[in-house]
Amino acid sequence: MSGSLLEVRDLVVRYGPVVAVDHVSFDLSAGETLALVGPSGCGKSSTAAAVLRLRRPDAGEVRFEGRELTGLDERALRPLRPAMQPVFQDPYGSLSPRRTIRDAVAEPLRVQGRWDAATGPARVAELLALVGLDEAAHGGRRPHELSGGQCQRAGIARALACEPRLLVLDEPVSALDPSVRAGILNLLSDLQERFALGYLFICHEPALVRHFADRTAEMRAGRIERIGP
Ligand SMILES: Nc1ncnc2c1ncn2[C@@H]1O[C@H](COP(=O)(O)OP(=O)(O)OP(=O)(O)O)[C@@H](O)[C@H]1O
Repeated sequence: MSGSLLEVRDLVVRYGPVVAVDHVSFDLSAGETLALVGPSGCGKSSTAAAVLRLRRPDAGEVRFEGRELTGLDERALRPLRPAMQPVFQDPYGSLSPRRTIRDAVAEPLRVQGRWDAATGPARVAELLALVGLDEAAHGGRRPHELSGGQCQRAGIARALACEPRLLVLDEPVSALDPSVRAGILNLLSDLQERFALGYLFICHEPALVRHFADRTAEMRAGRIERIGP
């Protein structure tokens, strides 16, 4: 077995006649950030969706911790899903508007049967603290009662509740005010170091990821043209 967290080989995603992802291959190690950069429509989000199996690829392989995912059905995928978590661009869109932040962070624990009435609330407070939110001040708020940056932090806390090994970050700071972007990127760096998380970081602005990524894959018209530091 190889030491890679994620191995993607010859991935193809088609929408009818449109080939959105055209034989894309890359590896990602634990604790590493690979940025996937390229212009709008080049196939970044389709690659992310196929890696997370939100969409079944038309061809190719996705191997996560040595296990081939593309052949698995939904039932076989279910126990593996918590380990691969998405973080999306729109922080408000990824959390239920009616649910408090503490409920949003508790939900994955409940769904995975890891909720314990005695220790659950303290675990939620710990997860919120990990992303710089205070349970007493923020836990009872709903997403619209938080700033964009705070809301993105809450979304990251919810992802961490799943104890992931891979985060697929699809433009995670692009919707945020430039003044709060650095804070989120610093948070992501700290969390990566602490938990050895692998990051597939999708971004259309190469300048944004230059200092953040270990390696960058440049994508154009469905293909990776260059991959390197
Ligand atoms: N559901 C869909 N049906 C048909 N075509 C689609 C669909 N989703 C994406 N496409 C097409 O696939 C190609 C790749 O789109 P994708 O969203 O993966 O690119 P992207 O690089 O993530 O773009 P952006 O940065 O704008 O999100 C584009 O030509 C797009 O129009």
